[in-house]
Amino acid sequence: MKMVTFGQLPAVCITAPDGATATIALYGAHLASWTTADGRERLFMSDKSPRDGSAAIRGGVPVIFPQFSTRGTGQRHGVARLSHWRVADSGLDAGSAWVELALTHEDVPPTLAAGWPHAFALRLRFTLRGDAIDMRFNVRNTGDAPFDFAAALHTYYAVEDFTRTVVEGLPDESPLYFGPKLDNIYAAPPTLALHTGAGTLALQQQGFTEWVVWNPGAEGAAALNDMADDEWQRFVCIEPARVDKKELAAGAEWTGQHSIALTAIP
Ligand SMILES: O=P(O)(O)OC[C@H]1O[C@@H](O)[C@H](O)[C@@H](O)[C@@H]1O
Repeated sequence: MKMVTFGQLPAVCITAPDGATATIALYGAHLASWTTADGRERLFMSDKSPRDGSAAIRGGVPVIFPQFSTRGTGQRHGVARLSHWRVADSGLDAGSAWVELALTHEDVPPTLAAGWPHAFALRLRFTLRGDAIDMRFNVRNTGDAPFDFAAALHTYYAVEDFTRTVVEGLPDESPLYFGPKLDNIYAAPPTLALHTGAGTLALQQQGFTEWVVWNPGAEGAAALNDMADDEWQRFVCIEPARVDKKELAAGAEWTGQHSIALTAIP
């Protein structure tokens, strides 16, 4: 593991034995880049994304916790993507490289923490193994009362050819092609296939309950000040999610896993 920067933000970079890399900004424990062994970037990052901690990063994998979108009275998509995490541990062996980041309620800026005043500990471990990356997200209730939370790993996939990008495996909508604005929530089959024009990715989740599929379309992108007008055709978001808040008892923990594996190159 080495310390690098993402814009003005401190970040860590891990490199797997096969040459695959992952760069994670400590701000948000935000996976900003994942390159497979062939050197190809697999995630989208907006050219206009903030990279200074003034606002959430637009692209990569924002960590959504403890609220999904505006489904609640708290911070939109939660506080985890707006807080500075710490590196807890890292490792390297013959087949994989990993790093784990941590955040507790004490790390959350007070103005954000006020909206959701609960004691928690988050751990997010990124593991590179072959042409795959695993994300293991663990939430622990460290307080003495139950709380409700939602979570998602809001993955922005880079796509080579937007009109030919297709997702297979979603209930009632398989195959799913992209075009106008899309913002759908699906009950989660554990595995999907995403064809991006630059390969096929197998997306897997465990512990979450839904897949959220989002692309803002031309009008939506024009309304976002951290996305260039034409960038909507460069990505699709497919997010393992626990959209509705569910209870976590005092002392209990929950784990959600997301794995992305490159299964075919054109
Ligand atoms: O602009 P934000 O806060 O990063 O959210 C982006 C999108 O995130 C998706 O997860 C939501 O389903 C969309 O409704 C939302 O627009």
